[in-house]
Amino acid sequence: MTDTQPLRIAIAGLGTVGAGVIRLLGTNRDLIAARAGRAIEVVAVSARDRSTDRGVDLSGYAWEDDMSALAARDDIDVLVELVGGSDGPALAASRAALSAGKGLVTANKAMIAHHGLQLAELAENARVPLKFEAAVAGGIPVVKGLREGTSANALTKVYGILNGTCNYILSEMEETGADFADTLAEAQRLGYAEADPTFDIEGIDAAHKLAILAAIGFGAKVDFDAVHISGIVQVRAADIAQADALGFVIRLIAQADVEGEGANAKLLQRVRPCLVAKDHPLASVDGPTNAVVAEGNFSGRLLFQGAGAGEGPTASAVVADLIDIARSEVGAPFSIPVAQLTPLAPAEPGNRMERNYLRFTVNDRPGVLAEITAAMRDADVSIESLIQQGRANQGGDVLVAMVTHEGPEANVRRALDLLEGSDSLTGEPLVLPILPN
Ligand SMILES: NC(=O)c1ccc[n+]([C@@H]2O[C@H](COP(=O)([O-])OP(=O)(O)OC[C@H]3O[C@@H](n4cnc5c(N)ncnc54)[C@H](O)[C@@H]3O)[C@@H](O)[C@H]2O)c1
Ligand SMILES: N[C@@H](CCO)C(=O)O
Ligand code: NA
Repeated sequence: MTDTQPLRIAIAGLGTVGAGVIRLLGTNRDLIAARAGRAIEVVAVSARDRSTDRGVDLSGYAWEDDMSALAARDDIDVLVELVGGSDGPALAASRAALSAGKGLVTANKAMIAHHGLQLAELAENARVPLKFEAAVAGGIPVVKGLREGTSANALTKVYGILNGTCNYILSEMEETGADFADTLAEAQRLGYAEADPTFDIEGIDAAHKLAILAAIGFGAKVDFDAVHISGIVQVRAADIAQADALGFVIRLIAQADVEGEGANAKLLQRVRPCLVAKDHPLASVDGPTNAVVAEGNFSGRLLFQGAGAGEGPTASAVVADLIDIARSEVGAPFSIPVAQLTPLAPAEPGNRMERNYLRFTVNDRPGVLAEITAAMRDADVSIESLIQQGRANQGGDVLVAMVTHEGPEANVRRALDLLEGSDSLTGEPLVLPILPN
């Protein structure tokens, strides 16, 4: 293959992203060919149902029912996998492509988080490209940013907003006061949510992306199982209102950093809703927007921000990967060859110092507040401020919210353990850390 021949691709999966890639390749055909140094041509496609109207003309492409057969076709150079799912046909087709000496471009963070190291090894051994820019923060070039832009730095931390659906839900609830279920349905209608939206709202999708970013940022082996995950399902409109009164917004934050050095270095990866001060750069990230903060020892703090989901932005990232391949600009998928990535042990979160927001729903009767504050005292948790929401009805539930001074995370857990089973509490307490500025 010389560089004047087109880069021939096959697309598996013709949903939001797959159809978007076909539309983008058509609309920007000439500028893509100029930048890639050659044309990028779709040769063949595959999806579940051939007859679905996707608003794009497929008549010029061969159709394959079997995605693995598509992946191994003699007349393609690269498989573009846009099906989704960590295992199943997406993984089989991806392995088939790499084993047949084809490049692979994918938007599938679940697959890369679980099987990325194995796929990268296959790609490295076959000396073919494997690229996944669209898998992390959709259209934002953050994989490229960390692989190439900050490659001269030792990173100290990477954190940000990595799930558009959760960010849309939280900022929309903040804006409109609408309830969770209606807002989730709208996110699904707009094409932001995963096929199974529990992956979004339970923080799993953000954890997939964080595990990939942490591997690239810290030269570590991808370790999805070590991510501590909590989602946004327990966040109520009342928490958003309390946070607002205290000067914060609530965002689902994914964070990774390394503690210790050399052989003692450990990686802490967490996804959880946090209170973010209104003057923090992440507080103004609304709707399906994603943002990633990376701190390098020479670059200082960098902020990457943009659309993390949706047809156009995600297709933009997929095609940028294809342009890199057409230009022969490839390297190790995780920046460092798999054999040289460090297997960093997971760090325990308990010793970290944090300020926290705590919310309790309690019976409205004498002594309840004293019981809660006694548990705080006994666990050595210092309270900075406390709000009790006015009683709506005599004898009903009331909401008690407080913000703690900075202290060990484990102490807050201990306070909650002391309150476990108390008949003063009418629901599970919620603990949300406050993101440092
Ligand atoms: N939608 C987004 O905003 C977005 C953003 C970033 C990454 N992604 C990722 O991109 C990938 C595709 O997402 P999408 O939103 O386009 O999904 P989608 O559900 O809209 O499309 C999936 C496509 O795969 C096909 N497919 C699914 N299962 C199949 C099977 N068993 N056999 C054959 N075909 C099958 C479907 O027919 C459909 O054409 C996923 O990995 C997703 O996580 C999506
Ligand atoms: N479901 C994902 C799509 C982009 O990966 C999100 O909401 O961010
Ligand atoms: Na990206």
